[in-house]
Amino acid sequence: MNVFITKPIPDVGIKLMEDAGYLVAIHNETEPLPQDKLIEKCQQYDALISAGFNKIDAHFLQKCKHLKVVSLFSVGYDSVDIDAATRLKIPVGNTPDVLSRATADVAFLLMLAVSRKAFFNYKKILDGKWDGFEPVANLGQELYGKTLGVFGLGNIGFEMAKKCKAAFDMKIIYHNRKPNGHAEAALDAKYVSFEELLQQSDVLTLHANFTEETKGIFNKDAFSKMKRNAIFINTGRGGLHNEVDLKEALHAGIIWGAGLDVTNPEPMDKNNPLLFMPNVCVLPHIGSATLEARDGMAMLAAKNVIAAFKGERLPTIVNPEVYD
Ligand SMILES: NC(=O)C1=CN([C@@H]2O[C@H](COP(=O)(O)OP(=O)(O)OC[C@H]3O[C@@H](n4cnc5c(N)ncnc54)[C@H](O)[C@@H]3O)[C@@H](O)[C@H]2O)C=CC1
Ligand SMILES: O=C(O)C(=O)CO
Repeated sequence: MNVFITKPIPDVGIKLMEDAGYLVAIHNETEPLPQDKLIEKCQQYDALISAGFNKIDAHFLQKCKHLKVVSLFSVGYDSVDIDAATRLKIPVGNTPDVLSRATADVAFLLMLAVSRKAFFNYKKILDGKWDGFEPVANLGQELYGKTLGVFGLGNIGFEMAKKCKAAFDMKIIYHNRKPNGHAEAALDAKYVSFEELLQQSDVLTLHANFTEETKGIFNKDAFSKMKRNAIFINTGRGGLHNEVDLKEALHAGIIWGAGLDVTNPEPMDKNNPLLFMPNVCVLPHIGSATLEARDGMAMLAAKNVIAAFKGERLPTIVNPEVYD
């Protein structure tokens, strides 16, 4: 049995598969494989570890008839046509939990950075524009006791809410596909409608899956309902917000600021106006980029492959219907 990995991943995962007797090949070049070449390549393999959000659609899966498993090096599975994989009886694995705290750390970091205009002020030093202490310039806003709105209160949303409650005694409201009893009991979180979430949040943080339903849900209409002091944080997926509408809302002062770890497209163009706005902080999709989280992801991705090769259920399966 052999495995193809689209980008280098931490050694612990590779070792696990090699120790189990499987042959591992890694695409180790700076340039990612173009889609047609990737499809061609995967036709020779029994398992794919997708470590770069490669688009795995029905055409891809139909062409790669040998694939016994698609193992994602991510918790998000929006890059895969899950229905097609299920139809073709291909199990898809992902990497939940091990990256929740790391990703919530980045959401928290962005919230603080935006509230104190940290990136903009740092750039001022680099540009030689720091003229000394200013009593009425560079003023941010404090977070203590404010309301955190969580859009998508799953694993990462919970970790973000927990941090905000502990650090700033923030009031937690959330909108989810279904109520989260654990968060309500542990954090006194309150379920609200999407409209209420927009209207009441001082900080609105996005942690929902990217789907047809959530695509572009943060648009002109949504921003217009938010508070003028609101800070918008997206560590979910860039496609959850409409970038043109976000720029307009920030520019016109409809909302106060934004912190983004994800953009659409990625990478973001280095001349994108968002990068130069005083009330915006952007990071290059580093939510899960800690040694600990990435090792955990590599282990899970490898365990999913090994389970599939043994004919067992994947430890973290996205499409359990495949076993029906
Ligand atoms: N920036 C980064 O590096 C990272 C980004 N992510 C993103 O974060 C997302 C969330 O990850 P987890 O918390 O582990 O997933 P999760 O599955 O634990 O939580 C997702 C939550 O979103 C909710 N949701 C889905 N559709 C919704 C809708 N239409 N309206 C309201 N809520 C909805 C679900 O009910 C669930 O509670 C991933 O799908 C991925 O896109 C994940 C890891 C790292
Ligand atoms: O896991 C994910 O979905 C990411 O975006 C990167 O860890």
